[in-house]
Amino acid sequence: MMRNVFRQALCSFKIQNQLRCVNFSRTSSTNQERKPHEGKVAIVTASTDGIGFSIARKLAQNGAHVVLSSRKQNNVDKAVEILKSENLDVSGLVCHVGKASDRENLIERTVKDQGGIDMLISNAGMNPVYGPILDTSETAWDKIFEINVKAGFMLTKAVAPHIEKRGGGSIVFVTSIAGYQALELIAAYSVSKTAILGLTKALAPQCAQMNIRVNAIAPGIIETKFSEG
Ligand SMILES: NC(=O)c1ccc[n+]([C@@H]2O[C@H](COP(=O)([O-])OP(=O)(O)OC[C@H]3O[C@@H](n4cnc5c(N)ncnc54)[C@H](O)[C@@H]3O)[C@@H](O)[C@H]2O)c1
Repeated sequence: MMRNVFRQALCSFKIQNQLRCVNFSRTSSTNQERKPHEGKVAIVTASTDGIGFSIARKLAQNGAHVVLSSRKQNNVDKAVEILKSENLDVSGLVCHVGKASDRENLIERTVKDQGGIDMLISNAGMNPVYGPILDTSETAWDKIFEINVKAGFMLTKAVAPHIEKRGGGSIVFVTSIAGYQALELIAAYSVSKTAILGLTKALAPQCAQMNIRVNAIAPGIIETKFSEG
């Protein structure tokens, strides 16, 4: 369903991605060369599957220690096992981004176990409803904004002082093409993704003073469980 919604939208609109994308794909030309993220610690939320898992893998291939996380321990364990079998330096923690205690644990445990944090990739996002925007219930609206917008902000608030302590780093939000052009049947989700664009711009000046870059990436349709809906 979700994938059809995206596909229809892609056919109908030519959307220009106005935000700069972070390039995770630099690779070393020799084994001796230092990898771009060597010595760095990255947290990626919702990273046991889909886009988050791919981002986690690429950051680890580029030399970072990556802390994988999502809601269920067995998913975290499986994802960590896969990336460890590729000789990548990863660990995992359960974190439902909507739970304050899980967010706090993710950050505090990472600082304790890995010595600090250099990067946050705020990837968790959800959409519980399909249909005309005026049919969206208050419960669904609150849930969408709690997970897609508020959780990313709360994680940023908690993680920024730790990144600053390391001399600076990077925060990346995962928004969507739907953030630029609301998709009719997933309009509340689309508005939450537009809010992330605003959040990225609002955070950037203050975080710049802490030597922290704040960017967002806006994927088009990517074949994942989420886009199958
Ligand atoms: N797939 C697409 O076409 C597409 C397009 C644009 C944007 N996005 C965005 O990309 C991000 C990732 O989507 P995906 O397609 O990779 O999804 P996915 O369903 O493949 O993976 C989502 C991951 O999020 C985890 N997750 C879900 N809710 C969570 C929560 N509350 N706390 C922690 N983890 C949670 C799941 O366990 C899973 O590991 C989302 O923010 C989504 O809005 C996806």
